[in-house]
Amino acid sequence: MKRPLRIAPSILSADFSDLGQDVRAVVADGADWVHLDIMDGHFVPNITFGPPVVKALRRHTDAVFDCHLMIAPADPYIEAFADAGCDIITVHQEAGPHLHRSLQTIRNLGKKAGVALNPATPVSMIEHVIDDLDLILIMTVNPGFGGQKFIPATLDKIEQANALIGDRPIDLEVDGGIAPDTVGTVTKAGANVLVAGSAIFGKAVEGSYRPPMEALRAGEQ
Ligand SMILES: O=C(CO)[C@H](O)[C@H](O)COP(=O)(O)O
Repeated sequence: MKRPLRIAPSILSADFSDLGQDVRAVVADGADWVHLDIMDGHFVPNITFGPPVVKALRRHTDAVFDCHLMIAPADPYIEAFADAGCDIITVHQEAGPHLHRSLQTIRNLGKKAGVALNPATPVSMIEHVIDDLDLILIMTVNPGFGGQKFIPATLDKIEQANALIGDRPIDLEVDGGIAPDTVGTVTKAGANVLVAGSAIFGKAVEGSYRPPMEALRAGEQ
């Protein structure tokens, strides 16, 4: 079963002084989801924003908010992010000892549950929670910053995650260094949700994000 291709602009590369405007613009220009990067300066070496900003952005669009929690611990904050308006909540496998509990917490709040794997973490770590997942996020760079180079060794992991998913209704997302020149290999390996920051927000054409998003879609294999 082929999963639909989705473009999820990462607002890490948006204009932080006017995030509402940038979120409205990418959605108007054809984004499928909006990817929100939540960083705590502890799990990753960068700090972004928390539930109040998610709640403020929620007023700007009904688009799916795909919330990537790069925080540890994550469990104490899951409910706050759910209340703020996240639709998909993704926690890192590496962020805590009780992944199954975290995923159950997310689903019990009526949200879709995702798990993210850092480049060094094997796909086998999530075999036993596969039926508790709505999304797998394979990090294709080390999390923390936009504009990094895609790590080719992650391609094997995308293929492994795709095989693990099989016919289950689970989205397979990739994040980091996703651009027209890397879309072909990641989609061929099975990815269907493309998170991109610099390849969208850094590539507007006359103020429109439509051309860079179309360039990503055109690279699908
Ligand atoms: O999660 C992230 C970093 O941790 C970002 O979503 C990701 O790096 C996107 O940036 P770019 O497309 O510029 O690589």
